[in-house]
Amino acid sequence: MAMNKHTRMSEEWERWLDASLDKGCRITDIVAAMAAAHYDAAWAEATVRERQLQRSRPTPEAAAAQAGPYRYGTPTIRHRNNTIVTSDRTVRVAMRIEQPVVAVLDDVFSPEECDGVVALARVRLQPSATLSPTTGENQVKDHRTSQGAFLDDADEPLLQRLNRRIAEIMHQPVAHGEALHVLHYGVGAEYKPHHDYFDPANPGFAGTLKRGGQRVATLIVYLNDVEEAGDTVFPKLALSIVPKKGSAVYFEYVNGDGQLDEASLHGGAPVERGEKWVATKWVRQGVFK
Ligand SMILES: O=C(O)CCC(=O)C(=O)O
Ligand SMILES: [Fe+2]
Repeated sequence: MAMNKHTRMSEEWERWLDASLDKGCRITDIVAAMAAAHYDAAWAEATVRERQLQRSRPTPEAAAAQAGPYRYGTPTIRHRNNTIVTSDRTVRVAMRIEQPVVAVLDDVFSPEECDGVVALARVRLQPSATLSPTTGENQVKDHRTSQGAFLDDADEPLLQRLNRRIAEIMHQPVAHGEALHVLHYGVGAEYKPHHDYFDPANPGFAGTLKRGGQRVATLIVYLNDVEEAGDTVFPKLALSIVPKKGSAVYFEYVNGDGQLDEASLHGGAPVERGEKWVATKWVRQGVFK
């Protein structure tokens, strides 16, 4: 005889659900655990998704602060000077925009440091995945036809040195940064225009937003000279940055009210000749866990 399936949740289960979502558990795993406890699977999935959506909605006060066009304040980066001095290297500002905040920086990594990062990444490359906005799962999609690797070895001296320098350039604590992420593009590979922040309207991002909050700024360091094309493009600014070994592009896109700057839309244009290597640092509002 078929057992009746539960379609109502006890307070205890509600607390368990919130704790699971806090931990960033995948919806499929949560639903599987509920089904094993005799919840109706379809009902469980709808309930979990609704709860996730509810939790991601801003409070009325936050929603009011976030309304309206993006309000530009003082940039986090000190890019109004010609140089940014760090503890081990002086970086030159080659170009700056105020709205949105974008800066092109020279001499961020030495040529040897670029080669060292490529060597660390080469053995770990995987086809690039992106987070699904709906389910929060990692997925490989054709809008990102590159290969990537997170360099998360905390004991590697080169990474320690570069992570500290990057934090000083970005004027952010080291602990707010995700691990350095390296991308490799062959001929024809590209990364279609996107925002680096997570759109809070997408329930699939709730899990990653728990890990230090929203992304607020990005530094993309070019690890080689690309023979032809492969620019970093900002379609809303009609701006295109040609990769140059050791140089970087910086941009920021979240202000103190939590507004998100849509003008930060950017992508990696297809490489036409040669190959392209970049190292990206994404920085969060809080400590990245
Ligand atoms: O390769 C590029 O120029 C863009 C990379 C990028 O958008 C990213 O790493 O977030
Ligand atoms: Fe990006």
